Amino acid sequence: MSKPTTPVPAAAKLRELLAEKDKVVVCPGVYDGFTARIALAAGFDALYMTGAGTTMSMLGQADLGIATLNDMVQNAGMIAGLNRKLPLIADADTGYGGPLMVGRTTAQYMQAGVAAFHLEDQVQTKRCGHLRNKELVDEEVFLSRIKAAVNMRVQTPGDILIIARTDALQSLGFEAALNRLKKAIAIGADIAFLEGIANAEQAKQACQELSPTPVLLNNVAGGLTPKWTVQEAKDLGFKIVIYPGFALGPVYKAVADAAKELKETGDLQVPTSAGPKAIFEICGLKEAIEFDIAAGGNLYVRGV
Ligand SMILES: C[C@](O)(C(=O)O)[C@H](CC(=O)O)C(=O)O
Repeated sequence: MSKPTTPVPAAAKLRELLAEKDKVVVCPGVYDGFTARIALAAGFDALYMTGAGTTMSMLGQADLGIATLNDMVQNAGMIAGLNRKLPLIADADTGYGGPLMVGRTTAQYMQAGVAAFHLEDQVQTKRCGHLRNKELVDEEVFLSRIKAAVNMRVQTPGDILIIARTDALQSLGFEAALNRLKKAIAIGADIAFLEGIANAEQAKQACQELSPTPVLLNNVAGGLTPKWTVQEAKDLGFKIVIYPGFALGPVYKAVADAAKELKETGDLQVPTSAGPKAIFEICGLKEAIEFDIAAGGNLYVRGV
């Protein structure tokens, strides 16, 4: 029997990418197997699992702290499993409880093969970071979330990068928000995420003051942060850019247009590129057939 190859763990790959000088890790936001497969086929270096997208696609609910650890880790594990070599950065909201729950979240995300996850300082009844009137937990509570993640990482086989996210900019101001991130880094967070950055000055200053810790930019279309290209984000000093709305916006428009067309005309123009076989191919049809045949199966030898 030939020796099985050991897959490069996704967290190690992410550490490598972050160590590359001049590299910006661009992460399209995906929320289910199909959007993940589409992004994977395009050849990105990493993916981002959006909590907003997960809450909407799995539960049909808005991003208001409704998804639980079980929902999130189930989705993250499925997406991470589509390509174990490619880093998945996943939203973990508030960590879903006190230190014990944050520890469980950390261990479960690690076991699911997630490369990095973010923990924030909103109250558990949180909301999307680009909505108004967010409530925060005290700094000690935030830091205990980060510390719980750091401690659990030490106890658990494998690796994961810990992203400290603060939502304090809106209510406490720039200095206080940055201080929260600095303290989180001092106790072991690997990456900083300042939510809702309002302008280029804040972006530059945050990246400079937090350096050498990599800073993540949350590029939410129509959100509180100006829209910057990847090159602009790089010039400002960011190392990672996530696009939570990468699939949500286009899917919303395309499906709403199709719904309108079918309802109003009683017909639907389906492009041939979107027939069943073409769509299944995005989701591994050829590889599945090859796998079946290699194992001696005869279901697909005459084609599909
Ligand atoms: C990054 C984020 O946590 C997400 O769930 O993707 C959201 C994005 C959004 O709601 O559009 C956020 O709070 O910024």
